[in-house]
Amino acid sequence: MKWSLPKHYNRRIARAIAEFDLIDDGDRILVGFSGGKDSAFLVYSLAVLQEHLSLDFDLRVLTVDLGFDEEADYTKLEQFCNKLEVEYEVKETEIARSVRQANQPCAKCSYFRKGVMTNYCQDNDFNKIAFGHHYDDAVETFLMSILYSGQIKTFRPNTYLSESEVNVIRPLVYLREKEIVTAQNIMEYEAVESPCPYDGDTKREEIKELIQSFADKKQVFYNLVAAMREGNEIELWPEELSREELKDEVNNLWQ
Ligand SMILES: Nc1ncnc2c1ncn2[C@@H]1O[C@H](COP(=O)(O)OP(=O)(O)OP(=O)(O)O)[C@@H](O)[C@H]1O
Repeated sequence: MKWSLPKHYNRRIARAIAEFDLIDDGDRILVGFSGGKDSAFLVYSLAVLQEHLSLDFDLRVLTVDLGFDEEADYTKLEQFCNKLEVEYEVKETEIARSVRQANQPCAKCSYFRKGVMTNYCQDNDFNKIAFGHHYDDAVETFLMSILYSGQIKTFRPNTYLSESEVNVIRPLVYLREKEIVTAQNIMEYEAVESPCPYDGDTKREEIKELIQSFADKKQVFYNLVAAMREGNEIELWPEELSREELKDEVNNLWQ
C-alpha cells in the first residue's frame, strides 16, 4: 500500500492503542464511517496501521444509512475504502423516521446507530467497533456533561458493552480536531456533508466557542484533560441527603 501516516499521527494513535489496550491479535474490528472527516481519518489510519503494526487484526467499514436522504450516494465512501483495500458495506435503516418526533433526536439516533452496529457485530462475528471521536470531542463531552447534565463524565477510549459482548474503541482520542482537519490532504479524501437535518449540535458548538474564548485556551484545554482523568484529586461536597434525612438532621438541631 502506498499510503502512510506522518510520524506525529502514528505516535498519538499508537499511544492510545497501547495505553487503553485498544487492539489485540485476532480482533475483528468494525469501523463506523459516516463519510465525515473524523471517521474518514479513522478508516485511513487503521488501514495504514494494519500494514505496519505487529498486531494481526481484521477490518471492515460500515456506514449506517440513517434514512434521511432517499437519494444518498455512497460511491465516494466506497471508492475511498477500495483505494485503501478495506471491505466496505452500507446498512440501510429507518432510524430517521423513529427520531423525527423525538425530544432529543441526536441522542436517540446515536443510540439506534450503535444498536445497528452491535447487531451487525453479533451477526458477522466482530468483537470491536471503532468510532472516530477525538481529543476535542472527549473534552467537550466532559464539559457539556457538567454544564448541561450536572454529571462529571465523558466517554471512555475503550468501553466493553456486556450485553452485546463488544468493545467500543476510539483510537483517535489523542488527536486534536485541527490535526484531523489538516490530515485531509494526507488521505486525499474530501468529507461529504451530513444528510442529517439536526447536524451541527448547537450545545457542542457553544462549548467549543467557550473553550476558544479563553486567552490561554491551550492551557484551559489541557487542564480539562487533567480533570477528566481518574486518580486526579477530587474534592466534592458530600452526597445530598434525602428530604427525610435532612428534616431529621435539622429537627435535631432544635432539641
Ligand atoms: N452513519 C454512520 N454510520 C457509521 N458510523 C457512524 C455514522 N455516524 C457516525 N458514525 C461513527 O460515530 C462517530 C461519532 O459520530 P458523530 O456523529 O459524533 O460524528 P462526527 O464527530 O461528526 O464524525 P465524522 O466527522 O466522522 O462524521 C463517527 O466518528 C463515526 O465513527
